[in-house]
Amino acid sequence: MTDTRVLANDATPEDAAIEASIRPQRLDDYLGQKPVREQLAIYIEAARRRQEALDHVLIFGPPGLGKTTLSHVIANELGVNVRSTSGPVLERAGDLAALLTNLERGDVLFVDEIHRLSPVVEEVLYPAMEDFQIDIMIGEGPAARSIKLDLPPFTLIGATTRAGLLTGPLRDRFGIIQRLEFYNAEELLAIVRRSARILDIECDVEGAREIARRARGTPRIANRLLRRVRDFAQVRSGGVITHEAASAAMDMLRVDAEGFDDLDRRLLRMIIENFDGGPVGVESLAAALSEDRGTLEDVVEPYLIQQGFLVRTARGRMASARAWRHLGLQPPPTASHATDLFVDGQGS
Ligand SMILES: Nc1ncnc2c1ncn2[C@@H]1O[C@H](COP(=O)(O)OP(=O)(O)OP(=O)(O)O)[C@@H](O)[C@H]1O
Ligand SMILES: [Mg+2]
Repeated sequence: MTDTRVLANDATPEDAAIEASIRPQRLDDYLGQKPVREQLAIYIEAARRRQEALDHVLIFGPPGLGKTTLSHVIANELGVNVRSTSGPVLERAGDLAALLTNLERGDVLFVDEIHRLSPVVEEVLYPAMEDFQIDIMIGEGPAARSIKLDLPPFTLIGATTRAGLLTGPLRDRFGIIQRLEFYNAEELLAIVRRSARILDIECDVEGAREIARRARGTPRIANRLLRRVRDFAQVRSGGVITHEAASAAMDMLRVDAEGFDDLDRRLLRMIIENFDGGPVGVESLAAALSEDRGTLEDVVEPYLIQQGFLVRTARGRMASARAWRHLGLQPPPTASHATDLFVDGQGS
């Protein structure tokens, strides 16, 4: 089960409660993601000056990087209401129509997990996004007729961890497409310090830095580690999160110096020990680990790939030389070679 992992990317109920209090509200508090912030600041300002609805925005990236947060920040900066829903919740065309017809001019409609919209709902969305119109069916049988309804101009913000699963026509209707990247250590440090301040947690810079370093590039994980480390510091080191307290706490949580947990290490070890370092297909890997393929692809692999420990090739996954060394093993000559040839960021 991945949801018991301290490094699980998805939100636990505890996260959700805490996140509400520390979630940034304005662009200035939204740390990191500089290119995204800079571009959006301009688009938002332009839309405000023209008194128009902002173009539709698609935000994608791994869980916990700030998609939901950013959507609300955009609405706040525009000074409009935001209505939230998600792909799997919108079952029937009427569900979406009801939401759309209740929007006010310039409002944001936030659709989380937009890759999971059903085809019938998606059909309603096309004319709504393009022409601010929907077709509604009135009546049934031979007497049924469709009427066109005008909508106020609005902004659809879609969020997804799987941009690849969006249909072409839907994707094409977004004027602004932003990809969130993993945060670097400095950005996460700023996030940890901000959260510590808000939650009134005593944390020195080196303690915060250590948490940031092991947070898998993910604000949600940084915030969760901060709370777990605080518990530890309270019991073991007089309540202050120092470097030693943070290191000891995260060692105890089995989050290693690279920020990897058991599942990460199991995955790398599996490729190396059972598949000679790869390449191995993701299905075989998932089966061997008794993990869900989607979890591996969405949650586990992206960070390992970004950090250069895992390589995605046309023939499957390979452990890089770094992965061998991280596990205390001597890499074969081919492993480093593969890294040079195939490292391609997140891959496809
Ligand atoms: N840029 C940021 N600056 C500061 N804190 C952030 C930032 N992005 C995210 N966070 C923190 O991380 C938490 C998780 O972010 P959020 O819920 O927006 O992620 P998400 O991408 O929507 O995740 P999911 O894919 O699971 O829906 C937020 O509550 C917020 O506290
Ligand atoms: Mg979200």
